[in-house]
Amino acid sequence: MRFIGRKTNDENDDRDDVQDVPGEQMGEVVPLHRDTAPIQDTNDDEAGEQTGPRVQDVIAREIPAGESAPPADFEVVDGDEDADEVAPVVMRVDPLPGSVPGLFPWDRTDERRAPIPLWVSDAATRRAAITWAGEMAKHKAKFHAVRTPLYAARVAVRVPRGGVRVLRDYTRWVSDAETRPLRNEAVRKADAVEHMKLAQKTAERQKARLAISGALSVPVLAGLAVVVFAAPVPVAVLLAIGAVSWLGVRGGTEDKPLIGRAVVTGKVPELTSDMIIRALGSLNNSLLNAAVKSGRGVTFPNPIHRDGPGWRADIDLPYGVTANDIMDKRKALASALRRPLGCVWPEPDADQHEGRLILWVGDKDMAKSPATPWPLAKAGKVSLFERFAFATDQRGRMVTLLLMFENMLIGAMPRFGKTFALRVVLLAAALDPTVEMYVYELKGTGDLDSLEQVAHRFHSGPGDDPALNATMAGLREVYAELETRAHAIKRLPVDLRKENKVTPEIAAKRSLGLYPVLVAIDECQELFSDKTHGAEAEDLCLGIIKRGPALGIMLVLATQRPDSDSLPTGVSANAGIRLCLKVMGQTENDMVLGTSSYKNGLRATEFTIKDKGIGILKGHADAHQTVRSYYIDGPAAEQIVKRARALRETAGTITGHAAGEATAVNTGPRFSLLDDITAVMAPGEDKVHSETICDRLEDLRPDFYKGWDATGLANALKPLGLKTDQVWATGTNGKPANRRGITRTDLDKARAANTKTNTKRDGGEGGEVTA
Ligand SMILES: Nc1ncnc2c1ncn2[C@@H]1O[C@H](COP(=O)(O)OP(=O)(O)OP(=O)(O)O)[C@@H](O)[C@H]1O
Repeated sequence: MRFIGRKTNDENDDRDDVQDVPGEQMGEVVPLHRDTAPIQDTNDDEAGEQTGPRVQDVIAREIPAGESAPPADFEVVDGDEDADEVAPVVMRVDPLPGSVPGLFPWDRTDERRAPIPLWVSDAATRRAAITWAGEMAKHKAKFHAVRTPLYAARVAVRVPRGGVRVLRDYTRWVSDAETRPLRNEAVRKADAVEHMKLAQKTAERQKARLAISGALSVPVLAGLAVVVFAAPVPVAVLLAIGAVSWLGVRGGTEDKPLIGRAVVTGKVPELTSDMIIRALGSLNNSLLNAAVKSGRGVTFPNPIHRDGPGWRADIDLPYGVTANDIMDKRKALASALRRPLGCVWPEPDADQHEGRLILWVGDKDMAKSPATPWPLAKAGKVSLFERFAFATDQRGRMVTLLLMFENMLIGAMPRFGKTFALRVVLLAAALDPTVEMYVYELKGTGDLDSLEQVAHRFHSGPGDDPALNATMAGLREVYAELETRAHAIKRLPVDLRKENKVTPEIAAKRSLGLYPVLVAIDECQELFSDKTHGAEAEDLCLGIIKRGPALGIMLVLATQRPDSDSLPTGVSANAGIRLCLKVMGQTENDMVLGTSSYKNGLRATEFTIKDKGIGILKGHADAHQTVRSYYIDGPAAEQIVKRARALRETAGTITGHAAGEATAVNTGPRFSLLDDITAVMAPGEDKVHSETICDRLEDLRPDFYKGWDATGLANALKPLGLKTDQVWATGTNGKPANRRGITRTDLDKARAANTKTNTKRDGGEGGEVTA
């Protein structure tokens, strides 16, 4: 029996050739493993890096009866008559060394290197360069200015010496002193002829040089006379300073320069491939060890280069070793590189394979690098529908957050920067005048007090009853808003609710009441661990965190006790964006960053005591990042809030606490707005204008309702599910008119709904407020 298969020479050795075989000639393609057809690839040695065993495929077919010869590039082999059907003829199907079969250049994932260096193209790096140049110039100017008296004293000492040296050099030149050694040599050798020749030459030179001196002395002396007697004083002074300085320099010594060095150049510690390979080899990973020992397996796809204030190395790890394996051993790696832990940042490359490691080694510990100012600190506005600057990464690059349609959880041990991080988020929200803000700070230290000026609801208190009550009231209000908003979206015309969620277009139409709402609770553990409110707070937050995002409501929680008692797992599990600053243990780490984060190398436990404001940020982009939140202290926050308030005043969005309702909400006995309205409506009165209600409410509780108008009333009633509408009723002037107001039917419905909701929670009453 005869079989045909491709010849195994190199020219016919790639897949394209296989496909050239006409269909009707192709028989069965039989992939055989090496143990079936142990053919050695003779080109293995030439294959460069590919030296390991290869799986060989085989193509073979029986020549059908009646078919004459096989194609020219097929080899005819004699099969074993006893063999089953096919005697395999082996051909190599591995790619030729250096070729990438089936991949056109445009299919490949080649990385294109930026033609313009980072310090030119990247604004942050450019700014850093400009700042550096400016500061360096300032330092040098100051350094030399302060030392001017010292330089003057040195000059005073050196000028006479300089004068003597100039005179000496001139005399040596005129007297042709440089040929004196030759003349002396001629004398020593008693070579009269040579001596005579040299002496004659010297005499000629001396004569010529004296003549030149005489000729030059006239313009020099004339110039001097002009400078002394006729030149403007500044010119004369400048020339004198120049001449004196020159003499001072001439009078100096080489080891003691006149002007000292303002900067002693610091050497940037280098990062080389040898250092990296040696460090990787010390991580106690058997695959790495074998690769390092054999000198193969760790490769660098790009040159190690400067990236921001540090070095970046892209590393292909040996087969089977992942970037996470290295991240797990960050401390050991830092030790092996002989760098502080805060300088060594290994991370995976999200665009590449699991074995690609990006190792960034900073010149300075991240905690010691100067804080970058928040780009929005001095100017600018925010739209929460777009990303805003939240932090910087190890390389000083800006890290942004898109908070809309998300919730955020911030967790850390006390004093590691939770509130500072939360403050950045809140200030950004404040700079979006459309956002209605509910801010609760349950530590009571006033860290977020600046936000009072813009917050619709605000309370700062040490986790006591008033603080918790205020927070619960806010949460209930926002929770009720979920229902209102869901209906509002449902009622929107089809063209406006294409995605059935709040869009920038919908949010901009304030009358729809679907503007963004942000609820922030700092030290939320106080609320969740409270016996009275904990369970309800969990229910409310769960509802808000799950249903809020699509409805334009965002919840941001910060806690210093991220454990299951103080942070319900349902709540933590549903937070999209997570920031974990330093925590003590794996449990807290995973509670903030998500299950198995610690196991996967995301370890906020490894931050040191210095790492204030530094944390692992997750959920804001494809890959997690180590970031430092922008540092905005109290006074800076005040300034930003002033700007935010001005923006809100222009937009007409100063409401609630910021509009002066604050004290009313926080203290005093409780009462209900809906009950008060019921009380001021006369028996049998079915419809009342808003102005009439406001007048009557003012009579009822002047301290609280004084100054309320129809718009304020509408805003206060909206969260309670009661909307004011056009009603035909008798006005304050006693004449019937069609104006904005409410009907008794709507009022009763709202009361019933609120009583039901609140009774279910804690027996509170509908529309409860405090005065
Ligand atoms: N981004 C930052 N850069 C530099 N230092 C920071 C940063 N964030 C916070 N810090 C420092 O950390 C200190 C503590 O910050 P912060 O008050 O936010 O901590 P906290 O975690 O909220 O503390 P607590 O749990 O007591 O409320 C601040 O006083 C500040 O000096």
